[in-house]
Amino acid sequence: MKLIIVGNGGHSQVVQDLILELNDHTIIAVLDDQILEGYKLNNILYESTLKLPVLYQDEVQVVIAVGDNSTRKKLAEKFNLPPEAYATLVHPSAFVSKQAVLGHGTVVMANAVINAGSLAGNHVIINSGAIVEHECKLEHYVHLSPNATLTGNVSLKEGVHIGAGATLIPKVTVGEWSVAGAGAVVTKSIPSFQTAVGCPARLTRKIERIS
Ligand SMILES: CC(=O)SCCNC(=O)CCNC(=O)[C@H](O)C(C)(C)COP(=O)(O)OP(=O)(O)OC[C@H]1O[C@@H](n2cnc3c(N)ncnc32)[C@H](O)[C@@H]1OP(=O)(O)O
Repeated sequence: MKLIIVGNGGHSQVVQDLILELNDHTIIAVLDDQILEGYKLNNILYESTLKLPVLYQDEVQVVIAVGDNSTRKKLAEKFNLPPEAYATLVHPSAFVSKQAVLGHGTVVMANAVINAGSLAGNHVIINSGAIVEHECKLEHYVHLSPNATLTGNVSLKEGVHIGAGATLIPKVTVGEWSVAGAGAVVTKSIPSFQTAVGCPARLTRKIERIS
C-alpha cells in the first residue's frame, strides 16, 4: 500500500517509523504547510497539504500524523475524503484483540495493548505503551498518550486527550474535548471541555470549544 503522510512534526516521525516496521507500505509523500515544497528525498515527495487532491489516487491511503486533536479534525474536514481513504496502522509489537475495532486513520504505536470489546473511532492515536482494557470506547480524534491506562469500560468522547501515564478507573467517562493531565488518576467522570490534573484528578480550567 502507498501512503501519504500529512504532518512532518514529532508525531509524524514516529508514525513514519511505524510504517518502516510494517515492511509492506511505501511512503510516497509527506505533506506539511511548514516545509520547503517540491523536493524529493529517498523517493518521498515533500509538499504542502494543498497538493493532497493531486496526489491522492486509487491504491493510495492517507494518514493525518498530527498529534494535536483539533488540528487533526480540522485537516480531516478540510480534505473531505471518504473515511476509507485513511489507513489504520498498528505497530507490530502492539496487541490488538480480534474482538476490538479500530476506525480509519487510527494509529496504534509500539507496545500498546487494546483488549477485547474495545472500539476506537477514526483518527485516534493510541500512543506507545498505552493500555486500553476491555470494552472501552474511544470516539473520533482521541489521543491516548504514552503509558496511559484505561481500565475496563472507560468512555472517551470526541477529541479527548489523556496525558502520559494517566490512569482512568473502570467505567469513568471523559466528555468531549476534555484533557486529563499527565499522571492524573481519574476516579470520577470529567465533563466536556475541562482540564483535570492530579491524584485524584480535580477539574482545573475550562477549555474553549473548538470551531
Ligand atoms: C509522545 C508525546 O509527547 S504525546 C503528548 C503527551 N503529552 C502530555 O502528556 C501532556 C499532558 N498535558 C499536561 O499534563 C498539561 O500540563 C495540562 C494540559 C494539564 C496543562 O494544562 P494547563 O491548564 O495549561 O495548565 P498550566 O500549565 O497552566 O498549569 C496550571 C496548574 O496545573 C498544574 N499542572 C499542570 N499539569 C499538571 C499535571 N499533569 N499534573 C498535576 N498538576 C499539573 C501546574 O503546575 C499549575 O499549578 P499552579 O497553578 O499551582 O502553578
